[in-house]
Order: sequence, then C-alpha cells, then structure tokens
Amino acid sequence: MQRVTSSTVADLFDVAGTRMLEQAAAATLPPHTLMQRAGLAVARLAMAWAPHARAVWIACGPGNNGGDGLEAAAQLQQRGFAPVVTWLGDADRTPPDARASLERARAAGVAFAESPPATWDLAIDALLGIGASRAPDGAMARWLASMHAGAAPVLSVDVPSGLDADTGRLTADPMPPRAHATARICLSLLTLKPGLFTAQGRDAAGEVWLDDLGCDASGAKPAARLAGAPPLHARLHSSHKGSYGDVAIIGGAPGMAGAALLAASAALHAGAGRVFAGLLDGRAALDASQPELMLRDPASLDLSQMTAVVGCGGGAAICALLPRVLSTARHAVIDADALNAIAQDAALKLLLEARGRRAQPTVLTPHPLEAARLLDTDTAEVQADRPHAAQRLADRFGSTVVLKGSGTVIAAPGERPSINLSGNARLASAGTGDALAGMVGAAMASGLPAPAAAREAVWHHGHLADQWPADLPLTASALARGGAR
Ligand SMILES: NC(=O)C1=CN([C@@H]2O[C@H](COP(=O)(O)OP(=O)(O)OC[C@H]3O[C@@H](n4cnc5c(N)ncnc54)[C@H](O)[C@@H]3O)[C@@H](O)[C@H]2O)[C@@H](O)CC1
Ligand SMILES: [K+]
Repeated sequence: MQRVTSSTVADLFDVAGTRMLEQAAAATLPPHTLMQRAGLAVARLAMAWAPHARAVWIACGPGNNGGDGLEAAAQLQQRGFAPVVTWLGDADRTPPDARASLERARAAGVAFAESPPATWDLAIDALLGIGASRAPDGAMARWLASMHAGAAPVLSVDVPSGLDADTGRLTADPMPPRAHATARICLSLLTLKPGLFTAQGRDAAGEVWLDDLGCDASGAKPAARLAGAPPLHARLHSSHKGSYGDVAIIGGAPGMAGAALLAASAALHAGAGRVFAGLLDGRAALDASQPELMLRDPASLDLSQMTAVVGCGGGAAICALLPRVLSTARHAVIDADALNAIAQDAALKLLLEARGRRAQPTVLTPHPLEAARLLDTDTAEVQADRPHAAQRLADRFGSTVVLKGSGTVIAAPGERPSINLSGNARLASAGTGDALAGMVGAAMASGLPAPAAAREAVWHHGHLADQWPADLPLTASALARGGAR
C-alpha cells in the first residue's frame, strides 16, 4: 500500500483498463481472492488512520464496491472493532464475490442496520466504485450527503461514490469543503484512476492511497500518468548566461504592465539566462527592484533565438504582434490574452498550426475558459473530461498544453497526458498564472523539450505553494521571486 504525493510517479488506468487488469488477475487466483485482499487493505488503512474509532459506519452499495465494504467489515469485526453496515444490496442480485463477502460479514457477527448510526467516528464509503452508471439518488444520495457533511473522517473505497473514475466529474452533489486536508481519504484498488486527481476528484477523494492487490499492471495500457517530481538539473561550472537562454516577455498593455513584469520576474528567478520585458505600454518604467530585467520595445526584439512568453496582460493590442511571434519565435509560451486572440482569429489559428507542423516548440497555458474558446466549446465540456480536452487541444495545434485548474493536465501530441499533483488553492489568486508562464518560458529557454518544460515548471510552481509558510500571504510577486531552482 502506498500514499500518493505530489512526487509520486505512477501510471493511471481508466475504467476499461482497470477492468481488463482485474479480469486477468482474477483468472490466475482462487475465487474471491481479490475482494478479500481489497477488504483487508481497507480495514488496515481504516485501523491505521482512525485507530481510536469506536463507531465505524460502513455504507455498502449493491455491487462489488459494496462487497469490498462487507469484506472490510468482517475484517474489522474480527480485529475488535464494531462496524455497523448499511447495505443497499439485494441478496438475489448480488455479484458472486460480494455475496461471498456478505456471508463472511454475517458469519463474523457484523451488525447490519437499515439506516446510519446516530453518530460515528469513521465513515467508510463502499457504495459505488468503477461500476457507477448514474448519479446516486434516494437512500444512497442521502447517506453520501450525511457522511460528507458530518465531522467524522470519510474513507472512500476505490473511488468516492458519485465520482467518474475516468474524468473526475462528480455526478453527486458537490461535496462540502473539509477543514482538514486528511478528513477525506481514498484507497484506490488495483490501479490509480485519472479521475481521482483532476476536476472535482481532488476535493472528493482527499488523500489518495493505492493498494495494487498484488497485481502487476505492467502489461496494460495506461490512460494517463502522474509525472511526479522533476529531476534536479545540475549546472555545469563552466556554464554562462547564454547557456540558459533568452526569454522575451511580450505583453503588459497600458494598465496591465504588472502581469508581464510578474512573468518576467518568474522567468528570471527560475533561472533564465537573460530576460527582456517587451512591454506594450510604452510609458511603463523598468521595475527598479529587478534591474536584471531589460526593457525593450517588443517590435525591436529578434525572437529567432529566444523563448517568447506572450499574452500576459496583453489586452487587445497583443493581436498585432502575434503573427510575428508565431512565425519567428524559436520557442513560444502562449498565455491569457494571446490565447483569446488566437481563438477569435482564423488566420492566427493557421499560424499556430503551422508552428506545430514545423515542430517549433510551443506551450499553450489555458485555464478552462480559454481552452473552451480555442476548442470552440464551453467550459462545462472542457471540465467534463479535462485530460481529453487537453489532448484534443494539443493534437489540434501540435503544441504542448497546460490545462490549468485543480489537477493541472499537461498534454502533448503523441504522449499520454500527465496530471500534476503539486499546488493548492492558495494559488487561486491574481497573477499566479503570469508567474507560471514565465517559469515555463525559463524551462524552455534552458533547452528542455516543451512537454518536459511544461511538466517541470507546473510542478515547481505548485510545489512553491505547497511549501509556502502558512502564516505568510501567497502573492504572485512573491511566488515569482521564489521560483529559483
Ligand atoms: N470483483 C472483484 O473481485 C473486485 C472488485 N473490486 C471492487 O469492485 C468495484 C466494481 O464493482 P462493480 O462492477 O460491481 O461496480 P460497483 O460496485 O461500483 O457498482 C455497480 C453496481 O451498482 C449499481 N449502480 C450503479 N450506479 C448506481 C447508482 N447511481 N445508484 C444505485 N446503484 C447504482 C449497478 O447497477 C451495479 O449493481 C470496484 O470499484 C472495486 O471497489 C475491487 O476490489 C477489485 C476486485
Ligand atoms: K466508493
């Protein structure tokens, strides 16, 4: 059993892939073995996580996810706990594995009840797993609502019930936030699923653990992956500023110079050799606190050997510069207003596609609304399947895509999407996206391929927020200055 952290490197399997693995594993094992392993793993995690829980409520659904809960109940009962099971199954239609676990729970003397106990110290959600086919309703929906509204911690078996394991879309009502990060925990069985880590999955699952039930997943095709912590890049003693590349920040229209300066500061502190601030606001003054930044007229910059970070605070004025950036920049990071300009202009779309065909490294950094505009759809459709949306965008424009949001997805043509696990809600403030664009630019300028540059910068950006002292406000300018690696 292992806990998943932002550093974890792992393959993610969708429901179809997980089912294939389950069938292959079950075929080599005595009947009911996988469920016994699953129930034991749930019981062990429950005992380790809530060792003093006296009242344990286990809510079990009609399928094999419920079977895991019944098996866990038997195991807990045998170890001196007193679980109370509420079960929504029908003995005649229960699948064979779950029926065997039902018998074991009854034989162990587990208490069954029609409704949840009055109070509980730990709730185990074994209502629905990867077989969920519709939104929970009736008693199931009521039980889920009360366990997630209660103060006691919740352990979800395999996936939080009502969460789509492939996409992280919650079909149940949104789960209320919890005061403590570990008040929700999820034990994913056999495989890790993409939906646990993006969209609403992070909030619904809480801390994620994996038990592979002793099965080897190496033969199966993953749907996505967790890229984990990037490697440390040691610098050669004989290196010089030219070794780490030039970054040109192009943006900062009148009234929005701050966004471009944030990106410039982030690129500088993330290790770029030289950073040029090509501000659209010709009256903007140099940031006196960062004399390393070089202020230039954006039209005068020769981008052919540079990484251009374009769009931060660009406003409508960025449109006029985009044809030159898209045609000439050696590497490009396209953010914010530049993304919106491209979404509205067929000629700019063609130029972006042409960059992809020329294999000129390009990273797009949209939030869901910007991604929706580029895909000519709406935010709900993007959020309904974030890995798929990011991959569509990457394939469409031949670019690396960083789809921001909870569980940032990084996709590139010909690669499986990866999901980043560093970062937290403190990043939800103005300017943090500008800092990220600058950090991606610095990583590209250092010579990393676009997908690796995107993954590494996204991880570092989130990691900074994870390490941020709780009593210090996280502002974008401080984040940008903290980007040194
Ligand atoms: N068979 C085995 O030995 C193993 C099963 N495992 C567990 O089995 C789960 C998958 O089991 P199943 O395929 O039976 O699927 P589930 O137990 O996730 O759910 C399927 C059942 O729930 C019903 N259902 C679906 N949506 C519903 C809703 N909204 N309201 C009410 N009922 C609903 C379906 O009609 C079906 O009866 C995994 O998530 C995992 O927890 C794992 O432990 C691996 C081993
Ligand atoms: K569940």
